[in-house]
Order: sequence, then structure tokens, then C-alpha cells
Amino acid sequence: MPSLRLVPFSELTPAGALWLHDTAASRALEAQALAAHPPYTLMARAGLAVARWTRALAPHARHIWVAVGPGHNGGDGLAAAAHWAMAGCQVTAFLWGHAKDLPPDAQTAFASACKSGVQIQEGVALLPRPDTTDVKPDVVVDALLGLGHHRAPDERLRGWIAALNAWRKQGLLLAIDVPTGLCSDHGTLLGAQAIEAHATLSLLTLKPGLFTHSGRQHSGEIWFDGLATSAHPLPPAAGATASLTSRALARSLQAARPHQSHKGSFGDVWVVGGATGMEGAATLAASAALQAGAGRVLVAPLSGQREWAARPELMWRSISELLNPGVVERATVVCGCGGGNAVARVLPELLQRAPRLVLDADALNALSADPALSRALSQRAGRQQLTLLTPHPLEAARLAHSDTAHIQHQRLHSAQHLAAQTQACVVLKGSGTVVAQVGHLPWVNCSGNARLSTPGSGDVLAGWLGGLWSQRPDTAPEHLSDLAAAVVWLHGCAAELADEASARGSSALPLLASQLPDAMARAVDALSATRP
Ligand SMILES: NC(=O)C1=CN([C@@H]2O[C@H](COP(=O)(O)OP(=O)(O)OC[C@H]3O[C@@H](n4cnc5c(N)ncnc54)[C@H](O)[C@@H]3O)[C@@H](O)[C@H]2O)[C@@H](O)CC1
Ligand SMILES: [K+]
Repeated sequence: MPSLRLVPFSELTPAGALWLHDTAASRALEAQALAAHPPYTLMARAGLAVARWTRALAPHARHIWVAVGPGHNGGDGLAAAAHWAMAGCQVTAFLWGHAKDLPPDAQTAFASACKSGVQIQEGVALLPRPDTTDVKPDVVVDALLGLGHHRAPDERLRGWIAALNAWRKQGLLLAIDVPTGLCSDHGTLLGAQAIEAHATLSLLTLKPGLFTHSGRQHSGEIWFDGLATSAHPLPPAAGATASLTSRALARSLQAARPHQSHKGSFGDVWVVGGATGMEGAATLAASAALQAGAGRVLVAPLSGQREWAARPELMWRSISELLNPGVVERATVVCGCGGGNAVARVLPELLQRAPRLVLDADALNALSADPALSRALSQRAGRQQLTLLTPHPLEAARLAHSDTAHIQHQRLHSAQHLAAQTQACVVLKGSGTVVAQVGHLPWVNCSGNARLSTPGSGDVLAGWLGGLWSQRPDTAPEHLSDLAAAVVWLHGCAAELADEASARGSSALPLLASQLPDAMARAVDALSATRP
């Protein structure tokens, strides 16, 4: 099943953008909304939204448990509990603390829950686990902690998290706003454990931590309700931390091929990579560039080996042909896929001359190892030469002279920092790929699944980026991150389509990189099949 449900909002936004708000930005919006409405309005709406959502996910649920934390997240759970009970469900609320200690709105929700017939247990030491009770709820809801959770769970909270997760196999485990234990800003775990929900309903704003690092794993299907706090159904872009990629973004970058077109209409992509033993990486990138629609794709293998059989449409050339006067200046160059150490030799000239350069894998490693190359990279922007970097976290760590844990701890910041350091557009790969460029709100990708964790997947992404870019050589610097984010979305969409097509319907097996260009082509076809 696709793991993101933002419809109808994602289909309604004309620019195709949904905004993500970190804790500070969400708190600012929350304060505005609270000031604009009578007390309890927002929590009442949150409770109704949670109740309707639960109904939609589990229409036949009769028996619901909710774990209620000490703050407003717990209040949302109590407000929902009142609705479930009024709808005839048997509902038990397990309170972390005592009702008298709840904030005022949550006390109102508590009173409403009591009146509606919710069974309440206060000051509960530990939520019952499936092996300690004969009762079998259909749905268990995490309303422990939300935006107010910033420190590592202590032993008692770890016990509650473990008990809630133990219900995952018995029924539906749902999280309100943020799965407890997950950092809503960075998607990291605040301690060793966090709720692993089947689905999460984000309230008022979408939080970046739901979408990147461990966010997707722990949030399950992500749903959103803006609580109708303004005339528009969505929170404003102002103050947003990032934008979420969408189908609409990908569609906006996909143009029909004009009837009178010929291969010269779509530009040349040169792929430089494929050192000895790694020729396949260059071939994958080249195949992707071709399938993305580039006019001609020329491969300059660093090994000198030409894989004629790989794709008859590809042309095999030497590096010196690429470096002939006027050739590289007209090309879109994808460099580094399977490049080995040999790639360092060609980088100085490519950095100097290529107007559009995608740097991946060993090209990134070469840059990190040589300060002269890094300087040459950062000087490109001043000459209006554009660069796309596609590091995975380890490559990003090398480029930033940091370590992977540091990069991953704050993926959004890391990508933005790297973009500033290199003056390039940075695609930081991983669960919830981040696309960052100086002066622009970063993108966080919402498509994809673990089928993409397979060798060669990144080569295909780099190649497709080159292939789309060659058809849009005049992409303005300020739109480069949009182009990159659209391709990242397509790459993920291909994996989701593979899931839908599979009889097993889940990410049990990888999508082989050699099949990925075709799968991305199907994703493009699916774009044009949906309404504009
Ligand atoms: N204020 C409102 O009317 C609204 C609030 N909303 C909900 O309110 C939530 C935020 O509410 P709060 O600011 O009260 O935050 P939380 O509900 O996340 O909880 C904060 C409370 O938990 C305690 N706490 C934090 N970390 C802890 C830990 N590790 N162990 C034990 N206790 C810990 C804090 O001391 C504080 O008492 C959102 O996530 C959302 O669910 C939204 O529904 C929008 C409306
Ligand atoms: K929660």
C-alpha cells in the first residue's frame, strides 16, 4: 500500500507544494490559531479529525484503546475517545498521569470523554501488553506525546512505547500528530525506541521529521488535517521549513515532445564513469538518461571498455572526444557513476568547462579528497555554470568533512549546509531525500520505498537527472532544485508502482536498477494519465 495519504490536499494545491513546518514554525501557527479561536476549539477539531480518520481506517472497529500522555497530545486522544464512545465503540483511555494535572483544554476533553462513557484508568504504571491481558482491542492509539517531546524517553516511557508497539501485530496501531519517541524536526529517534505506527495523522501542520530519516519507518501511512484554521485548507508557506514533493511538481516538469522534434531537440548527455569493473554503473546512468528523453546519450567509459551490448541506442566515445573544443560546452555531463579513482583526472576540466554537471558517487569522493577540486566546484556558480550533487549520507559526510551520524542527525540542515559550502544544488539521498539549494526552501521527497535500496539505484537517478536537464538546458538557477526534486519524486514513484504491481504488495524485494529506468518511464506515463 502507498505510504502517504495527503489527498485531497496534494491534488488541490496549484503549485504542487505542501509545506513542512518544524516545531518552532508549528508552534507559531498554533499560537496564532489558538488566539483566533475560543478555548478548546482546536482540540475539539483535532479530536473529531482523529475520530473520523480512525473510522475511515478501521470502520468495523468496536474496541479501541488510547494511551493518553500528560499534554495536549493526550488531550487530542481524549477528545477523539469521546467521539468513538458516542459512536458506540467500547473505549478505554489509559492515562499516563492524573486528570487534575492535564492542561485546561485536555481537562475539557477528559470531561467530555467521561460523559461519553469512555472507561478511564488514571496514573497507569504500564499499558497492558497483549501477553498480559485477554482483551483484544481492534485499534490502539498513541496519544502519549507530540510536539512537546524533546528528550530521550525514560524507563517508564520506554515501557509504554514497547507495550504499544507490541499491539502492532494484533491490530491497528495509530499515532496522533507524531509517533511518540520520534523527533518531529529531524526524524531521528529521541532515544532507543519510538512508536512504529501503521499510520499517523499530523495535525495543524505537517512536520518534517515524519518524512525523513526514521520518520517514514515510524509514521507508517501519513495523513494530514489542517484543522481548518484559516480560509485556505493548508497552512501558509510563510514560515515553512521545507516543501514536500508531489505528483503535481513532477507533472509540471514533464512536457509533451513537439511533433516536429528530432533527437537534436533534446540535447546531448555525456556520461563519464565506469572505471574497470564498474562499467555497469555508467551504463545504468546512460540508460536512464536515454529513457528520460535525452536526444543523444554518449558514454565515455573510464575503463576504455565499451559495453556495446548494453543498449544499442548508446554511443561510446573516448574522454578526449568529450573534451574537444565546443563539445563539453554544449553537453549535460553526468560524472562519477562507477568512476573509481580515475575520475579525479577528468574532473578539473569538467568543472571548468561543463555548463551543466551532475556529480555522483566517485566524483563526490574525489572532490572531498582534493581541496583544489572543491574550490573549482564552488567557483562554478560565479560563472553561471550549474551543478547538481547527488550524495548518499556517507558521501555527504566526506564532502562536509563530517561523519554520517552527524549528517543524518539533521538531514535538512546538512543538505542546506552542503549546498552553501559547494554553491551547488544538493540531493541528499536516503529515506526522505532532501534537495537543497541556497536561497530556496529545501524539498523533502515523499515518494519511494525500500525497493530502491539496491545497487545502481543512485546511478539511475543521476542519469535521469542528466536526461531531463539536457531537455531543459535553460533551466534557471533558481529552478534547478525543482527539477531535481521532480526527478527524485519520479524515482520514488517508480518503486511505489512496483509495489502496486507486485502480488505481494510490499517492499519485500528490491527493484533492480536495470529495471528502474523502465519503471520510471511508467511513472511518467502514469503522470500524464492523471488529470492535470
Ligand atoms: N494546543 C492545542 O490546542 C492543540 C494541540 N495540538 C496537540 O498538542 C500537541 C502538543 O502539545 P503539548 O505542547 O502539550 O506537548 P505534548 O502533548 O507532546 O506533551 C507535553 C508534555 O509532556 C511532557 N513530556 C515531554 N517529554 C516527556 C518525556 N520524555 N517523558 C515524559 N513526559 C514528557 C512535558 O513535560 C509536557 O507536560 C501536538 O502534538 C498536538 O497533538 C494540536 O492538536 C493542535 C491543537
Ligand atoms: K503521539
